[in-house]
Amino acid sequence: MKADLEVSLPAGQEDCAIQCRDVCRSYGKLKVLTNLNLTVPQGHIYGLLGPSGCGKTTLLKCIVGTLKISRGHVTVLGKPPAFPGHDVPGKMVGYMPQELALYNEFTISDTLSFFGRIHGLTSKETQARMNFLVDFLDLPQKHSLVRNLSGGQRRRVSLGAALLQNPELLILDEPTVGVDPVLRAKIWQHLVEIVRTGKVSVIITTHYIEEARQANVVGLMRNGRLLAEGPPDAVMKQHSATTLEHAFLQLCEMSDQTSSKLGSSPQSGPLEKSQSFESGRDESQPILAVGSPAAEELSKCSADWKVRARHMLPKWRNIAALMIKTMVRMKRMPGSLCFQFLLPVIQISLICLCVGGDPKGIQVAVVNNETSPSSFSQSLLSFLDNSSVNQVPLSHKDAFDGIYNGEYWGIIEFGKNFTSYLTKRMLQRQVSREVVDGGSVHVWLDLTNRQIALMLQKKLHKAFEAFVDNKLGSMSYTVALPIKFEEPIYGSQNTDFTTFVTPGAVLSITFYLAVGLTALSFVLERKEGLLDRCWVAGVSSLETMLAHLFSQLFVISVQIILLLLFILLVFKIPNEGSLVLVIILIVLQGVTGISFGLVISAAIDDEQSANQAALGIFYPNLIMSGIIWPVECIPYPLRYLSLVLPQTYASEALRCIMYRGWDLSRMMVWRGFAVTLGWNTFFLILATVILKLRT
Ligand SMILES: Nc1ncnc2c1ncn2[C@@H]1O[C@H](COP(=O)(O)OP(=O)(O)OP(=O)(O)O)[C@@H](O)[C@H]1O
Repeated sequence: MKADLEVSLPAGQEDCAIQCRDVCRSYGKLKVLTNLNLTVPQGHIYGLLGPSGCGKTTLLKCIVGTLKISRGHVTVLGKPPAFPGHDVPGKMVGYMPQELALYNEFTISDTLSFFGRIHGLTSKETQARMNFLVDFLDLPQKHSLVRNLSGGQRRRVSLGAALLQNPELLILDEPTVGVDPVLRAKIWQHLVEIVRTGKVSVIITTHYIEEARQANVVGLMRNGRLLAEGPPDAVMKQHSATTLEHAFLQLCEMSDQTSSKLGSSPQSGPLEKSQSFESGRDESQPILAVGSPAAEELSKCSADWKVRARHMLPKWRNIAALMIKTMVRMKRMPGSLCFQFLLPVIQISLICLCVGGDPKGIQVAVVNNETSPSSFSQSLLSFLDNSSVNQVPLSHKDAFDGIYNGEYWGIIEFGKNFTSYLTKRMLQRQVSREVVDGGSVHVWLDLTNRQIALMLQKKLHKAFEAFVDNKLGSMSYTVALPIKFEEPIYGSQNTDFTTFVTPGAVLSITFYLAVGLTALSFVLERKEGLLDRCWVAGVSSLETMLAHLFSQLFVISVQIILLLLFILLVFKIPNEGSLVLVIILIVLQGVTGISFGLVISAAIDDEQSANQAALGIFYPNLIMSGIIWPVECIPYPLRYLSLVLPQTYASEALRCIMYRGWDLSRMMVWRGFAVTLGWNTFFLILATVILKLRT
């Protein structure tokens, strides 16, 4: 059914729902829209037709403001899109993108409630509209999950979300694809009915050219330009065609002929004049055009600073709607939520269990040429830590054969006169080299594994110290090393490598989980058109970022509580300082991770590249931040780079708080906080700039 509305009257700008003048848009070198003029009169249905790839979706994105035009003017309901204080994007426009843009974990009811909240509808209003739309669009039960719906059903839910708030302007990108003919007719009938009031305008793209005969105006697009614009009957009459499809084919042939006469391809050639259906008109203008609005006219649309400021301030209603959305999604994915909570604990537990501990059960060959059970060698060996060192008594030859075969990590050998020579060393002032040699423990090590070799050296020294203290009594000072390690100033004699690694590991885990979750969720939401859809519904980028930050803070808080419980209570990592400072520093590192995730998602469009970016910086950052090995070991030029990384000073600050009990009055502590805050600010600004540049 075709609406019998008069469309051929020239429309003033105030009568136009949408006006595009000389609009150009390129993706890199690819020119997608070239000097395009289009006019959607108020209270009309405009059918935008054209082959796949001709630029329809790009044009709609420029109209809603999610894409910036390279040149020209666009006005939507009288003002440029995204004009401060103007509700476009916002509730005046109902946008159905091509990608459907629905949250799969939502039910139909969740979906419509979410958009209702963003548009400021009361729950009663949302409910009433929901009931109507479920009935009108023949949707399944309201509590059906979107991910369980068929393609056509999802498309109808997406259309329902666009119709929800009774907008003044409907922008629909292929709403009837995959919809059965009966429902398609019903949708068109509904569109015709709502424009009858004169207040609602619709621009709709469709591949079913013939259904566009029900539109009041059609625009035929090819290679980024409008070939013709006018009422469907007029277009067909002009080309003596019985169908719109034939008319369109003729227009395409004419367009190709003109291009070849001008000696260029249709894609890159000079502008062809668009066809008009009124005699005597300037053919360079489409039928409904009123000429380009003067630049000064558009510049009148500048809002005063108060309106701008109000427009820039985040709306708590939107933030709350987005946070509720995230909570609902979390609730629907309990497995994923548990994984997010438990993963850091699992990671830190693995680090505490597997990194930094002493090797156990190391096989060592013992060649003892003394036989007496009361000899010093037997006594010394009894002080060796048996849980770490497995002593295997062997002959000299078998011991060396074994170590060459990789069976033992070391050989400990005592000469047959060890006891007497050691006694001589203690009692006599001057002893021969033979006595010194015979009174020494001889050790051969396999140094291919440094950690094991170091442990064996340490255990032998300890065993010898214990032997000297216990067996030699007052003579002990004669064989003791002339170096005495007093009680440590900070830390304890038993401080192991795990203690060094843990604070940095906690920060690193918190940072990277936040990076991964933020980058992935934003990249996926953008890919599925959800970010654009929310933006067109009136949610600003700042509101999206804040809502994500607040929701993620909840996740980070639970992660940190579990992490601290495990490292302090289960693994007994000491904390001499303020627990509040410890928590604040870890939270701030989480926020830095979120901000960095935002940078990745602002700069990158697909999840594979986002994953690569996150993984690409993981190892360099971990290795260079002094988390697993001290910064002091890094060669100088690299060390300067290491010091500016987000976790280097922060790890040092956390170690200072936890092991030295320092507070913010110490430079090494406040420096960690300052660098973390600095990175936060930098990443947030960078993400905002990239987002602005890429629109
Ligand atoms: N993000 C992008 N980056 C680069 N090129 C793009 C991008 N989006 C679209 N294009 C290109 O721009 C051209 C127009 O695409 P657009 O999606 O606007 O076409 P369309 O007319 O809506 O097609 P369809 O009817 O198949 O949806 C195509 O050649 C497409 O490859």
